[in-house]
Amino acid sequence: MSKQFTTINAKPPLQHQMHTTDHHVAELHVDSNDSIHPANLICSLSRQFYNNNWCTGTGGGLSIKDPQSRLTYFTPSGVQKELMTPSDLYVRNEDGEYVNKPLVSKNYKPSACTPLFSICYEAKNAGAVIHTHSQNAVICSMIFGDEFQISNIEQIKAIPNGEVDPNTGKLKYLQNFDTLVIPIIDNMPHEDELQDSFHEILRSYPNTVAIIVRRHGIFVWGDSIAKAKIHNEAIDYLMELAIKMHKLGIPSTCPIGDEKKYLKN
Ligand SMILES: CSCCC(=O)C(=O)COP(=O)(O)O
Ligand SMILES: [Zn+2]
Repeated sequence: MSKQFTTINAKPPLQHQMHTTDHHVAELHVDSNDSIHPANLICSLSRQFYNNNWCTGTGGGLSIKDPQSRLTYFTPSGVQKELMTPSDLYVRNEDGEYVNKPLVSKNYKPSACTPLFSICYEAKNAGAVIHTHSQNAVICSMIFGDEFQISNIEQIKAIPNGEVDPNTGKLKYLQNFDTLVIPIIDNMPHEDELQDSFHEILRSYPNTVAIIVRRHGIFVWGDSIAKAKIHNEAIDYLMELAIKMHKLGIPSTCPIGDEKKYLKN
């Protein structure tokens, strides 16, 4: 990943920007030439996620909290995510007020995932939340019960274990021999009806960085958009691997050296 992804350089603080009309003030939050401004990043990442088959047919969504301005950016609802432009985004301040909305003529509304993204910000202090309709997440939610589990794979090291190193203050990560556990919750008719399950599962799995929603997709977060993107890619890789292992008859938590005991002829 490019080093650029590690920080978000937003425009100068809003109080230093020129205010003319409400319309212009609002546009300042989403109008930047900086490719890593949250409004630009949401659009470019949404295109990448569409191309990964994670956010097709308007599915999925993305939200970023700008560490500098403390503004939170949300995708609109029911929109082709690969075609969004920065001015299509909803931007909320710390008081929960929208400081940018898409043009009224577009007739948009905020993503149905907004309450779920907000839970991840409040309960997990997330810096960004990604929601995809990854087919790997959907298939894993059919193969596994209440938890996705995988062990003894190098890529597991990309996922934090929930502990903080007292010397560096940085998050500690799982070892390759550890078991990654991601909770699976049942889907509901509407995304906002998943809020109680989100609260409950975050209490039961305080160290998780993701929740799989059965036959629906996955929500993944991190301290920053860079971390959320890494977690999402690593978890998707591990879910794809678990599906391939399942097809071969090898359990995803198979001890090292036991693989051949399970291999189908
Ligand atoms: C065909 S997508 C159904 C809604 C959904 O699950 C989703 O992720 C997108 O919701 P949004 O309101 O953000 O469009
Ligand atoms: Zn969804």
